[in-house]
Amino acid sequence: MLMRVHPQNLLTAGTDTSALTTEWAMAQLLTHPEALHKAKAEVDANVGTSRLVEESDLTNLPFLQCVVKETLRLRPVGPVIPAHEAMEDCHVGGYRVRRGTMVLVNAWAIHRDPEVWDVPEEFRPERFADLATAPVLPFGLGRKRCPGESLALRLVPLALAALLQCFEWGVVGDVDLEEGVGLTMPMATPLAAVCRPREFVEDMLSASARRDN
Ligand code: HEM
Repeated sequence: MLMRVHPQNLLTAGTDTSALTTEWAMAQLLTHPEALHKAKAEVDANVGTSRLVEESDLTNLPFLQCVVKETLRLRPVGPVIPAHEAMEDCHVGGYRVRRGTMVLVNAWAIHRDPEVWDVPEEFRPERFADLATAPVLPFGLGRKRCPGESLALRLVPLALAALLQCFEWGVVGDVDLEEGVGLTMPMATPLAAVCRPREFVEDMLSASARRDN
């Protein structure tokens, strides 16, 4: 496959989206202590504290992956998939779409459809535990689907796992989960959290510095 994508496009399309999804995931966890505790316990049990979490650990962190999927459902950073043009006459969901029509897909609304999701407004990572496929499209669909999807589905859980593994987290005051406005959907009030490195982190960093010297 020939890919002609400008490196700058990859950077802009890949950085904000992944960083905002990680921020939303942390905000959701910090407002759902039981999920935070469960995700952290999973990282501790499967990775431990003698080394930093790695990409190969992700398969052993199913709950953490559910946290990311539920974050992408509830807080898709591309709430409205960028406009596409119908290349030919077609029918979508019973509607006739003429060639040349500009099509916008409201992923945000699809992800909260009460006919599909039980209590759609609630953050419940467990709902993804038994779902092989789910009617979500945080990365779009079809030919124009996000080419960075599989990278993002490694990057975001790995960053999240490292944040949970290495730090104790807390919040000052309330976390505002209001959605802001932007090309990619930010938090209206950026997440303000406090973190303290866990004891093992210093030992791990000095051991790794010794190895490098
Ligand atoms: C959580 C992270 C991410 C989300 C939610 C996301 C979501 C999306 C969405 C919804 C689209 C539009 C798809 C469409 O038009 O149908 C898109 C396009 C795109 N994404 Fe991502 N993305 C993410 C991460 C990344 C990463 C890590 C990269 C690359 C390093 C990337 C590169 C791109 C590019 C180049 C396009 C434009 C493709 C085109 O116009 O043909 N994305 N992304």
